[in-house]
Amino acid sequence: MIKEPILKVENLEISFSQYTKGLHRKDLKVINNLDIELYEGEILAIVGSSGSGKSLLANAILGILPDNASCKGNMYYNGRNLDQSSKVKIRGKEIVLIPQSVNYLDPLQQVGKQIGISIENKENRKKIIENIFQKYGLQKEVVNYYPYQLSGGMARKVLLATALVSNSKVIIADEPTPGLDETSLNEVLKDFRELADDGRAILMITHDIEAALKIADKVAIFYAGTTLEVSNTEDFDDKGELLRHPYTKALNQARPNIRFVPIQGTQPYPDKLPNGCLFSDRCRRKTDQCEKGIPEFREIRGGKVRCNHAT
Ligand SMILES: Nc1ncnc2c1ncn2[C@@H]1O[C@H](COP(=O)(O)OP(=O)(O)OP(=O)(O)O)[C@@H](O)[C@H]1O
Ligand code: NI
Repeated sequence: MIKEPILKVENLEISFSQYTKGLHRKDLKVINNLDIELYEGEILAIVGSSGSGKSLLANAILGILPDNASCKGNMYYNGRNLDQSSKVKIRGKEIVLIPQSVNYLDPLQQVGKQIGISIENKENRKKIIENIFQKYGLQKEVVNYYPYQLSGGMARKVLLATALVSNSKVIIADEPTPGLDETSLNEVLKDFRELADDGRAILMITHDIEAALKIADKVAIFYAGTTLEVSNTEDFDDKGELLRHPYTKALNQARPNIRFVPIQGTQPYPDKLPNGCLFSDRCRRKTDQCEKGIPEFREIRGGKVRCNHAT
């Protein structure tokens, strides 16, 4: 039997309509040709520099994009089409978000109440909150705090706790670890792995490739609003020879404990994308063919890549 993904995003496209001088409307396309597949029991890390489209993907899945955004492409949850009304129905229940910004906490509600909402088992609510507080080193009285009374690290832990106490099948964690001390960071990574081993599916968005490699099964590399590669975590070894895309290979070489060779150039802005392959203006392997259209997403060695030259 072929395993079906619990969550699948196909050919996602997101544009923002913006008003320019003289009230002309212009559409700025920020996400194009973006695909991911997430399976039960699996952690898929999404790695990419700032502005590559990681949070927009998370927000698109939950159906919480801003009003001036338009979204095309296909999304499936458990094989069924995920339209806006089903997103509203299942978010916070079957799919939960650990948001990137701590501003997502309700400023007018005590944190214990906010966490309690995600707990289905009402009788054990208090005990479940006590346990998770103990795990992350939060004092008992913090349940009565309002968000303004929390430090950055505490607020991060509260956001994590809210998602971890839920019974959701999919957890989307958008940069869940900044501001955490080393012990809590390791605790969170361990919890994510345990939840996945229990059958949940986790999309872990992060800048921290080392943290991702510790626990993820697969890594999706985002660049200028597209997916350049999906690789297996083991492919990120010292040599990186199993990696498929020139950008992923360069990212691997830039890791401090490999060689720390930085990558030349910068990711292009959405309004100044190169023709064809979005990495072509920085790629040493570029040929004329690379300027003729975005390369197809091909399967190689159990992973996927969007590059004409990858073998
Ligand atoms: N409301 C908006 N209006 C116009 N452009 C937007 C809007 N929100 C995001 N963008 C653009 O979309 C692109 C992707 O943004 P996104 O927030 O998904 O990046 P990210 O990968 O999550 O970055 P970071 O690592 O900094 O969180 C960026 O170029 C960003 O400027
Ligand atoms: Ni983001």
